[in-house]
Amino acid sequence: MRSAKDFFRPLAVGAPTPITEVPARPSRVIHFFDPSNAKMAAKVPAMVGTVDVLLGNLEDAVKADRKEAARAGLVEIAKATDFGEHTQLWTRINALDSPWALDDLTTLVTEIGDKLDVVMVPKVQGAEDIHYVDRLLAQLEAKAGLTRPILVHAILETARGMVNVEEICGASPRMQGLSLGPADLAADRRMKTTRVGGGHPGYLVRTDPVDGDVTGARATAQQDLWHYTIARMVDACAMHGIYPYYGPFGDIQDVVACEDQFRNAFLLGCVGTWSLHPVQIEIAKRVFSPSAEDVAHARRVVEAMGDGTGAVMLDGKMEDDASLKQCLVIVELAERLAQTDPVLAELYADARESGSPEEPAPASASGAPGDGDRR
Ligand SMILES: CC(C)(COP(=O)(O)OP(=O)(O)OC[C@H]1O[C@@H](n2cnc3c(N)ncnc32)[C@H](O)[C@@H]1OP(=O)(O)O)[C@@H](O)C(=O)NCCC(=O)NCCSC(=O)C[C@](C)(O)C(=O)O
Ligand SMILES: [Mg+2]
Repeated sequence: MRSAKDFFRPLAVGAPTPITEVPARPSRVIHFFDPSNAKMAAKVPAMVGTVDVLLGNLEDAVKADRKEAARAGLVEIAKATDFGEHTQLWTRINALDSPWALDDLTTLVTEIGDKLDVVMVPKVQGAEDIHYVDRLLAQLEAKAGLTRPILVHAILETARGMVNVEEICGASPRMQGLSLGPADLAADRRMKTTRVGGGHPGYLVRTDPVDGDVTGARATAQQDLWHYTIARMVDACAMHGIYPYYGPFGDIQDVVACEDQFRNAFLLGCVGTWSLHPVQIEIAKRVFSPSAEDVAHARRVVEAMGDGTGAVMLDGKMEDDASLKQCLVIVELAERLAQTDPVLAELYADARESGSPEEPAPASASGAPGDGDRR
């Protein structure tokens, strides 16, 4: 383990100084494309500004005999495209034990390192994988004369990676975030779902029998297979000041379930997700931007709480120092998104809560019933 004093020193002579805080740039939607697929690649320049992140995927979903073409295609696209101020360029390299990972990093950092914001590393097993990438990136950055460090994003797709999630998050100042890799993780854990993310009809709870009649009709509710995993990821990321993301939703046609899965992740603390197909982009942007109503409510609580201490009643609910902090999460996210998204800026500027909320009263007074289930 490096000493705290060394942690923010470059790992190679001439490499840029590591950052102490991960930039809070919007990354609600990380859009995957295959740079070796001419049709997809041709669409990339027009997608700048419509997604927060464009990710050139080199790993799974790119055929083995197209790996080199994908790498070369990404270099070409990166050199030819102006990504503007608000769209980042990321890549997902091949797994560290594959025949391609070393060339992926060497080529990309030396050729387009100045355009690359984040390298996503798949199948990360522990801190040792991040340490390897960390040192190699520093050497390559020095060689390429880069002045800004490239950040690292790990995909959790093995049981060992999950068990080591905290040490992975804290392994380097380069760590930007984590995504869930539900397909590889399911296989590694020997889960019995063949879906890429999302729920399963067999994973449910059922109400008790009425009057002991076990054959009678009983309501069931499907549960979230990924709740435990995402919650663990969120805690590990929050502890280390980096960002958690959901990941892929493979049923492209089922936009409804996709939105549900994304929203569960958003509510649990994730800041974004992946889009595999253009149809998922708007879903991700909508879900990972707080609603105008939630922003309006959060602002009302902030205003009502004055200096931020004590307790008030608002619409029949108690608000205090802690609920104020919850509201600040929403307000700060909205303000950050509004800086880069003019549509959201307008939406949040005009944001109103539904109903006609009453003024705050001291906690001892009884509040009128408010607009119920929002929180
Ligand atoms: C699903 C597929 C095959 C359907 O591709 P399609 O061509 O059959 O779909 P389509 O509906 O017919 O496409 C309509 C149009 O959109 C285009 N298009 C389609 N997709 C994209 C895209 N992403 N970006 C830009 N354009 C896209 C496509 O080229 C076409 O263009 P056209 O109208 O000119 O003919 C295709 O969308 C695709 O390959 N997406 C990316 C898949 C991918 O990256 N998978 C890897 C991430 S998930 C993963 O790895 C798991 C994980 C984490 O490792 C783990 O859980 O373990
Ligand atoms: Mg995978």
